Amino acid sequence: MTDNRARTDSRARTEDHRGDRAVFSVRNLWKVFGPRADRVPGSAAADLSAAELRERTGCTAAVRDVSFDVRKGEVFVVMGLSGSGKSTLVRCLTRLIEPTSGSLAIDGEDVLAMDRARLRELRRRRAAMVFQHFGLLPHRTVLDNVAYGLEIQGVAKAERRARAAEMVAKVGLEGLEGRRPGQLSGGQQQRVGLARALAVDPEVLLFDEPFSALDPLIRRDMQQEVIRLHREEGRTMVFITHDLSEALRLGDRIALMRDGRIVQLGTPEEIVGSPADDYVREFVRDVAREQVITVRSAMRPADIGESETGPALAPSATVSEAIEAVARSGDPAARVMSDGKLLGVVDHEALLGVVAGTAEEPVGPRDPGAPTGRGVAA
Ligand SMILES: Nc1ncnc2c1ncn2[C@@H]1O[C@H](COP(=O)(O)OP(=O)(O)OP(=O)(O)O)[C@@H](O)[C@H]1O
Repeated sequence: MTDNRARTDSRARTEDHRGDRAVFSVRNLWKVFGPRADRVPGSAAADLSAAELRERTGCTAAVRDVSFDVRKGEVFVVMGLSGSGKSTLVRCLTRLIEPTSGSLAIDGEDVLAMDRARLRELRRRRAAMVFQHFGLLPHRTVLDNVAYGLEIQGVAKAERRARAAEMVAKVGLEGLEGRRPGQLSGGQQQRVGLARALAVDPEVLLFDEPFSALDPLIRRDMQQEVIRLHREEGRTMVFITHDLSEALRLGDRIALMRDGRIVQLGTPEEIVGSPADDYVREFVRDVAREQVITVRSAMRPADIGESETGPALAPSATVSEAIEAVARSGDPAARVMSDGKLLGVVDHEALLGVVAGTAEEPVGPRDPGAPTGRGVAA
């Protein structure tokens, strides 16, 4: 529950701050591995299944014709099963892997046209990566590990240590500055990795399955940490995971990948409430819908007399929160309010309909007019 609220708040903040400006703009991006890879995009072979393509050409299309924007201030999750192309896609964003074709821009600047110096700057300052294996330097202290990125940038020692100390405190490692990575738990090491990425104050943080090596409780802790940091800073984040619950907990929007394609791009609510196809439906089958669907989607217009009573909820409140509020107050319905205005009501029937998965109209897009669905740019 606490989790959920944190996520909802984080989203509300994101909506306030992002202004829909794209940080990364990706259009028709392909990454094909194998011989004469550049011949695959746009050819007849491009439509073959992964197995057929491999058989006929010896190539693997890890990313196939993918288009999307990462909006300023959002947590953009790339989710999919192992081998679906998540890591390749995110590595293409800073050309750690060179895309085969397509276009790619950061803040309107063409990433594919960048020279080596500009690329280095992109990776060091503008889009910092936090890896699953934390890549810490074993002989350096926590503080020096965190300061490392600043050291590479040539920041003077006193300044980088001061900034590193600030980041160490920010990720909750105060008091451990003098330890070496080997003297820390996995979760603490991951926090050091996170602090190091934050220290360079990048516009975007890219996370490549950062928590998958951690045990479930520590993983939960780290997810909370990311949510907290995001809430405090509103920094744009791209987060790779193969774990649906992690994606739903963290993501403002989720791109669900399968065989190199984005099969659906939408809010957690859209993905759970209106899966684009049977694959997505199967993927989200076991999700507790009431923890994802908001009252904005479940509400109906108020009848006469309903505007006066019942607990008031924000449109971003989850159905699960509404159930709790209605149970506590004893009213037949909750009111959905925004800026003192009544938007609608959610009654028992609607709330139970969501839980049972029988709600009539699943979920409309959160911002009307925003495109969702198959590989669509946002
Ligand atoms: N250097 C490479 N050469 C050839 N094929 C590759 C290479 N890197 C990745 N692939 C293939 O591209 C596809 C996508 O791989 P990728 O690592 O991006 O998937 P992923 O979704 O991140 O998987 P995981 O969750 O297991 O990390 C896979 O079929 C993989 O085998």
